[in-house]
Amino acid sequence: MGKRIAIIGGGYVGAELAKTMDDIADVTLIEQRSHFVHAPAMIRALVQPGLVEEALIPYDRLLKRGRVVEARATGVDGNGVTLDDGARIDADYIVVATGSDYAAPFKPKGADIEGMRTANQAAREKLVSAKTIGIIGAGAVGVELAGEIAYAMPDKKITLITMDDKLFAAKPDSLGTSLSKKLKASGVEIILGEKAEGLASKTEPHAGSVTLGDGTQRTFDLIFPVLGARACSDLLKNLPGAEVTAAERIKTDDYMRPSSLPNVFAAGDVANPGDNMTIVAVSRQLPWLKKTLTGLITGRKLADMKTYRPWGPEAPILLPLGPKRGNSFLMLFTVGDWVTQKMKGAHLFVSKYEKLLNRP
Ligand SMILES: Cc1cc2nc3c(=O)[nH]c(=O)nc-3n(C[C@H](O)[C@H](O)[C@H](O)COP(=O)(O)OP(=O)(O)OC[C@H]3O[C@@H](n4cnc5c(N)ncnc54)[C@H](O)[C@@H]3O)c2cc1C
Repeated sequence: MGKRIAIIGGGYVGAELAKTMDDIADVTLIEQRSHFVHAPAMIRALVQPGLVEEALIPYDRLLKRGRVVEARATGVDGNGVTLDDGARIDADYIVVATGSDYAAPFKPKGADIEGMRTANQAAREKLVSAKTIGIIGAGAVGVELAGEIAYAMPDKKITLITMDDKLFAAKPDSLGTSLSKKLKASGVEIILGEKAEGLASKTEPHAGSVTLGDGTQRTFDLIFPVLGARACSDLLKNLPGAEVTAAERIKTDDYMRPSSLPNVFAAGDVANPGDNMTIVAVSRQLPWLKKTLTGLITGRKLADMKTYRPWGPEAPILLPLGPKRGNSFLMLFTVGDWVTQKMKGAHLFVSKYEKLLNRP
């Protein structure tokens, strides 16, 4: 029998790691949903309804040797994983990749795949009948959402509100400035440096008002709260030595371990090794995880292997504003519409993840 690896969560970390390790180890992927959720496409799926079915990809063909167990993990220890029905998955190595939740309709907490379809449809119906849209939060999701709605539904009056003084402050000014110009040119009002208080919900799109710092009230037919992701870290919080950081993420050591258990690793949004919560960060963590787990399986010691080094401020980011426009930060430069469209805007990497999940 080969070494057993249990992976909890079949998102960007879990699905790809399971597939890459499938030839090398006895892999069990534990995932509560029947389908992979391709988050970047869930933004455009609001304005392009058919896209939701392309963004939700079944797991049934992912693994050739290993298995995908559709269940919720409720406990982790040094010997394996406990599932919600009490069953045990014993393992030599465990990777916790439970990711994060986001406001509806993007990745709502606790929603199964049917729940995600319903949330998408309900939000779309509200969007179609709304004339004024308030988007609260101008991170990548808020900015892309403003761009997608402005492109597909140019008659909507969109207002993007953020407490930050500029867009994407951690990147060179050229990125935020260029995105602002394009959004304004397509009719989006941008309010910077204002905290919107009084949101009726931080997780559901709704009609209502917010109050800005100077006391003015802004009322919208539809408000999208897009305030960032919350890590799904319940499984890790009570492990020995676990440290909870911002957005509920668990700090990991140099070998991506979230606790003093030597054979339990954590990666992706649930872990905080110093990376942002992005697929881009996952793409750096995956090769390291594969190499490290392969080393361990073949008898190497962790202390003899390379530690994980997170991205610094040079981490790339791709920000389409609809299928044709946008800006990206790549290899230390801000690039424009053409590169952003070719790299992400036109296709949103849908076929890449269909291929990962072995769909035709
Ligand atoms: C709308 C949106 C758009 C985004 N666009 C981009 C983008 O364009 N580029 C980019 O770099 N990043 C983007 N992100 C961020 C990106 O989606 C995350 O960084 C990424 O999903 C993290 O991958 P992960 O594998 O850690 O977790 P996830 O993708 O969240 O996957 C975690 C999986 O674990 C499962 N799970 C959780 N708890 C349990 C449990 N107890 N038992 C069993 N299964 C469990 C979940 O069902 C889920 O399938 C976007 C996020 C959102 C919300």
